[in-house]
Amino acid sequence: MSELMEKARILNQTTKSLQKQSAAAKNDALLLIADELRRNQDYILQENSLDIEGGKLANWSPSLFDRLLLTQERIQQIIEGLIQLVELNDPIGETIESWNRPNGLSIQSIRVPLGVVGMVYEARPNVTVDAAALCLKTGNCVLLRGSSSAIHTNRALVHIMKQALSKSKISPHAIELLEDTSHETAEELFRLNGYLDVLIPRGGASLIQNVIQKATVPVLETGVGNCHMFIDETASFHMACDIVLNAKMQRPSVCNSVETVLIHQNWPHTRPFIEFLHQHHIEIRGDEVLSSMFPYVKTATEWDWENEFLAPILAAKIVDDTNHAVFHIDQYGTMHSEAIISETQEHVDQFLQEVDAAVVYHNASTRFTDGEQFGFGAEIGISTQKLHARGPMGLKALTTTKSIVKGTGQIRES
Ligand SMILES: NC(=O)C1=CN([C@@H]2O[C@H](COP(=O)(O)OP(=O)(O)OC[C@H]3O[C@@H](n4cnc5c(N)ncnc54)[C@H](OP(=O)(O)O)[C@@H]3O)[C@@H](O)[C@H]2O)C=CC1
Ligand SMILES: N[C@@H](CCC(=O)OP(=O)(O)O)C(=O)O
Repeated sequence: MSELMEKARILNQTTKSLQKQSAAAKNDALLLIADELRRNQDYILQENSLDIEGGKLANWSPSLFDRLLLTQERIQQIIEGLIQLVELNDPIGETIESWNRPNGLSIQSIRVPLGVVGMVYEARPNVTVDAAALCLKTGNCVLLRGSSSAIHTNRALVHIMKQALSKSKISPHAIELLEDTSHETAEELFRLNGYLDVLIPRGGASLIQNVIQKATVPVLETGVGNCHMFIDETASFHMACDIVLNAKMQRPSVCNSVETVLIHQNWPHTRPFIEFLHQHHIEIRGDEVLSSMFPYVKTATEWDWENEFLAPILAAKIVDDTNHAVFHIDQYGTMHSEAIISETQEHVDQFLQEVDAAVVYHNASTRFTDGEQFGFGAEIGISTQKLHARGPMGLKALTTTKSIVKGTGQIRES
């Protein structure tokens, strides 16, 4: 039997026992994982350096290195995410609503686990732990299929998490890592109906397109983040500088960083703003107005409006008004995170209402589109689709509902 089938079968056999665990037992397991990660930091960093060395030989992009690299600080953040998850309420068993019918039936809708989650994800090792922890807390078993570029790190992390689980009431088989990282095997996973209840692809456009075309398992889709920031005519100069710098430079490689600024034609601070970005080593690719104003602003191509740079590069365009900004976002946005900086309430209301995205912001950085920042402890991905869940997906997105109907012998007559 292939590794994939064997692990899928084991996960399936583990779901029932996991679903019976109490909130306390699941929280204890998460705390044991946090402890074990803390004690094994050197081992994790050593395995991570093997992946990083492999990347140097393969000439990876800076954004891939940034995703993959672990440091003591990043391991600490992973551990803190686990502690936050422990502190959150267990959604399983929660009553969402209940009502009575005229015939005396009582109906109660409660949250239940999805079952077995299949996760195909990018080379960010924190996702290995975040996904496993979110799934455990919601009573879901998880099949982790991380990037081949992160295989040493992922093996170490899953080994450590299984060791922790072996000291808990939860079976170590609630988490399995698929070590065969070929794309062909990933595609088999997309079609594991009967073994997987949901598939969550987390990554770039090529992964998502492949999943949409080939998956037969229900998919909770994430998506790329071609995020925009509209600087309205009344925007504060200092606020615009602070927010755009943060949204572009705090972590340029991630999906919630900003890729294009749209500047209102009457904003009085365009010149010092562009100079500010240049001083902060941001490469600017502008429309014809901006590229003729500044020698260092390159002319943007169609590609620049359409794609994520995932690097210290920003596209910039002068727009007529809010309508024009919304029109540009409709054309090029990926329905991830979109922001307006403005002091004009009418424009703010129009932008927040008309822009169709998972998260829309007023006077804040798009970098907040993140499970931990939303108060969810972590996220399993950021959904840019509309069904089941949208935006950062935390514990509740990993549940479904069950209706419990209680009667006293009622039968249906019509
Ligand atoms: N909305 C969200 O939640 C998120 C969005 N993103 C977006 O993801 C992108 C970054 O991810 P990136 O580094 O490009 O990761 P990729 O999309 O290249 O890879 C993600 C995972 O999918 C696998 N994979 C890639 N292509 C295929 C395929 N055709 N068939 C089967 N498996 C495949 C990869 O395996 P292998 O590496 O082994 O080839 C990896 O495990 C950015 O665009 C970012 O915005 C990222 C994370 C979250
Ligand atoms: N959670 C992230 C954002 C979502 C994410 O995973 O993005 P990406 O780095 O593109 O995989 C963060 O802001 O830290």
